[in-house]
Amino acid sequence: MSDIALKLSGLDVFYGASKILFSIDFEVKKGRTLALLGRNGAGKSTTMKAISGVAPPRSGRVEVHGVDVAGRPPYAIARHGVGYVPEDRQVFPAHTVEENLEIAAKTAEDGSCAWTMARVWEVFPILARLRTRRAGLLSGGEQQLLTMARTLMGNPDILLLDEPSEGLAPIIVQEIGRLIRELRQTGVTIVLAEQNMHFCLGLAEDAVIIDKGHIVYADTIEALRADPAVASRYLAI
Ligand SMILES: Nc1ncnc2c1ncn2[C@@H]1O[C@H](COP(=O)(O)OP(=O)(O)OP(=O)(O)O)[C@@H](O)[C@H]1O
Repeated sequence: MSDIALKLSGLDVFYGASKILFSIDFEVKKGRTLALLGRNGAGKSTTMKAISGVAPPRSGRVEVHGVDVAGRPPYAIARHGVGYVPEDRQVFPAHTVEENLEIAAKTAEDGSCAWTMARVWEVFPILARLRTRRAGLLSGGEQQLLTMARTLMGNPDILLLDEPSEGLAPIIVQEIGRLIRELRQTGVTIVLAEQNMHFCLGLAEDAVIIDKGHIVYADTIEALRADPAVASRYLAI
């Protein structure tokens, strides 16, 4: 069996008449973390939306464990094992933390259930303390943690994290870094969209850079770190 968890090929995405993504190609090996880097407006979120089905591509393939899911609705892609944590932190504000997690619980494709409520309380101690609080009353950082935990309750084997640290206090950014390191130990495959390459060092093994809707670089993140000319050309650092 192939060791590729996710493979995008020739992906074109439009919003109305505007072409946003141009023949996107990259792949992520099973159990690895890939940083999808690029400046503001480069197309990171659109790529994540195209994979998760929220912004269906006009053409191209999104292969999840060898099966092309391009154009399928988001719930079907989620059922295929893809967990998507959007940039805008979607929680059910009137429900408690605990209820938000209950609503999202689902066993994995293979019937296994690594993520249970008990596991979430263990791995997310901040949420454990807030379990009876309504989600709408949480801070932005706490909502981000809840959105991540809720997605994990679906037991995905590919996790898409769209700028999870954006706009958050340094202490929560640190906590998110710790969580991603912990998640990697579970063998989940991760795509981490980020503007900030430094946040991804020590978290991701591989890196691709998107610029104006085109993939302009693909290598290991260490190779990218060793090439400051590429980083300064395409990233805001
Ligand atoms: N719903 C939409 N309708 C039209 N254009 C859009 C829409 N959403 C995004 N765009 C445009 O698509 C391009 C890519 O946006 P995208 O959100 O994918 O970038 P990004 O790399 O995630 O940036 P950011 O870090 O700011 O979120 C931008 O030019 C943006 O203005």
